[in-house]
Amino acid sequence: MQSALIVGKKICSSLLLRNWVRPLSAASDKLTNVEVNDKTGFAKLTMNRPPVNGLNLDLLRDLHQSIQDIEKNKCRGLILTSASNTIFSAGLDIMEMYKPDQERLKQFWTALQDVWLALYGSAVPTAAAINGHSPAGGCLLAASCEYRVMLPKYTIGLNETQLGIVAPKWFMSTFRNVLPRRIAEQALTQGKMFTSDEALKIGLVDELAATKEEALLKCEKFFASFAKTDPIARYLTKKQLRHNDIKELLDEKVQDVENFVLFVNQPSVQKGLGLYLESLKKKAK
Ligand SMILES: CCCCCCCCCCC/C=C/C(=O)SCCNC(=O)CCNC(=O)[C@H](O)C(C)(C)COP(=O)(O)OP(=O)(O)OC[C@H]1O[C@@H](n2cnc3c(N)ncnc32)[C@H](O)[C@@H]1OP(=O)(O)O
Repeated sequence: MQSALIVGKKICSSLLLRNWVRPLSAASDKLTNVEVNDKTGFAKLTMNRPPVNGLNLDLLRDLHQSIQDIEKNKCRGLILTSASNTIFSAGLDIMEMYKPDQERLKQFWTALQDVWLALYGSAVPTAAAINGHSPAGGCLLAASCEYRVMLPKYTIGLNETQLGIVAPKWFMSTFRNVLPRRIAEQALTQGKMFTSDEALKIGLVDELAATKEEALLKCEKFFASFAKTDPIARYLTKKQLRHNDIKELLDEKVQDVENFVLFVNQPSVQKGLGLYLESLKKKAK
């Protein structure tokens, strides 16, 4: 595992502290970083895979581990954000799907399912401080949280149809959990990317913030709104509301991996992914 965990002493007993500390790798290797505020108990989970936080197998596994750690240590809130100044996450790393190793491809999709199940179903209150562009898988992560604060002048959305890809059912359920059904249907079928202002207007994000610091504070304010609620009652309510979406994936988890593998291996999909990668690289030149 390549994540680093920094824990405030006041919240965690020495036993917990021992549980939390995982071997730290060299700073340049860290893919996620968790910092817990010792006064509030809020954890900041930062994705750190330059240049664009492309969700590859390693980052996904790291994210999963970090979410589980935050959960186990009974933090009072989880804020997902990015170390980049302009990108929250570019979504799935297309390199994982282009000319893939078949075994790794399965592991990759399973890892994405696991991150979604952990984040969408988290007992800990969750929020995303979206400090950059957030297409596709990036949007999925943000939308899986309970609250979103976004910085201005970026874009967010599930753009799969624009790439000739069909978003799986659980991507769509996540959107439907946040957006009115008709808006979700239009956005998903069009593969629309929304500007920050548009995202606020349709309710894809809850607030805008001028800076990352302000976004983090607004996420913390959201968590503070639960101060007078019972954490168990809060979680059971969330759990029931999200139960069907989660059950649907759990019931079809293996089949979903098979569908993904079949889909990605279609020659037409491989051709499309290759062309898309090329266009991204040309753009970078
Ligand atoms: C019947 C049902 C069956 C179901 C079967 C399942 C079907 C599969 C479902 C799959 C769902 C897919 C989800 C996804 O997340 S796909 C990924 C979608 N992401 C995107 O489209 C974003 C692409 N990137 C961008 O738009 C821009 O890069 C971005 C706005 C994020 C940043 O722009 P910026 O100008 O800052 O940076 P560059 O474009 O120059 O990029 C820098 C380098 O990063 C590379 N890059 C960018 N994005 C990706 C990516 N997603 N994967 C891999 N690599 C990426 C880019 O090429 C540059 O690389 P180089 O430096 O080498 O040139």
